[in-house]
Amino acid sequence: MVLPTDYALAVENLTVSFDGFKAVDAVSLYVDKGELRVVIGPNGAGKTTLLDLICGKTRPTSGSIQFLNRELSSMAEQKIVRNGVGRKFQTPSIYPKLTVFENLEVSFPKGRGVWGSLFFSRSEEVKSRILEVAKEIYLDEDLDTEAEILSHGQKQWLEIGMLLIANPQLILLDEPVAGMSVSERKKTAELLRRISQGRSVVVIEHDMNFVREIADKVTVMHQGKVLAEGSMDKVENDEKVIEVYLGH
Ligand SMILES: Nc1ncnc2c1ncn2[C@@H]1O[C@H](COP(=O)(O)OP(=O)(O)OP(=O)(O)O)[C@@H](O)[C@H]1O
Repeated sequence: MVLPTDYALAVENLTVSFDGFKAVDAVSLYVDKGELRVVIGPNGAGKTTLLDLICGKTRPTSGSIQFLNRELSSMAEQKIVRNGVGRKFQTPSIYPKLTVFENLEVSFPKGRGVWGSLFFSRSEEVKSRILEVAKEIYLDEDLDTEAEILSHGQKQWLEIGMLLIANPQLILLDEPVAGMSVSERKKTAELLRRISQGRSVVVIEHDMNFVREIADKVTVMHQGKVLAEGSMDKVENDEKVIEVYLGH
């Protein structure tokens, strides 16, 4: 039996095996509300697969994933989204021909308003949420811009905004600053620090300077397992971590 936990996210003994190969192998991981956790590790360590398991894209072979004390491991992917988990993949999935406003609008969760509420107040609610999110992601002056002409970094922010619009309590991000300029990275660090307040954020990242800037705690994965965990200072001085990852 899985016991209730005080952690927002409690992953326990999680394993997925693909034709006998354990891409994630007995991983346990606990993330607090308000925490920004970064997962690092060499290629093929199982980082992306771990996020796929949490968001329901891949089903575990065994183990448990509790989020706010609800078991996610057997929940349908859409239901996991409705339970407050937002995932951003490496490649942006914005609608290029729609404007920034429209991209945020189509991401607003449907059917959340109370039945019988006036259509007017519903659309005002949507609009004010869009403006709030656009400001958070530095795109409030680009609301009428077609998404395809945004810079690479702005597209990544828009996609984060498309998650934020539903106010998820857990956000999963796969390499959010890949390909970004130095100034975009800095603004993304600020954005991620800000959005982790009051919710939980798990980020996969390779850029160690960026990890140092954003992480509350770092989990190092290697060959499907957790190799080390703790503050950035602790993991970067860990001999095992230096040997398999940082020393390369
Ligand atoms: N659906 C699948 N079927 C078979 N093998 C898979 C599947 N998904 C992932 N793998 C394997 O699992 C291992 C872990 O992959 P994963 O993408 O999770 O690593 P990663 O740590 O995210 O690496 P990277 O930093 O390169 O993105 C790899 O060896 C990969 O080939």
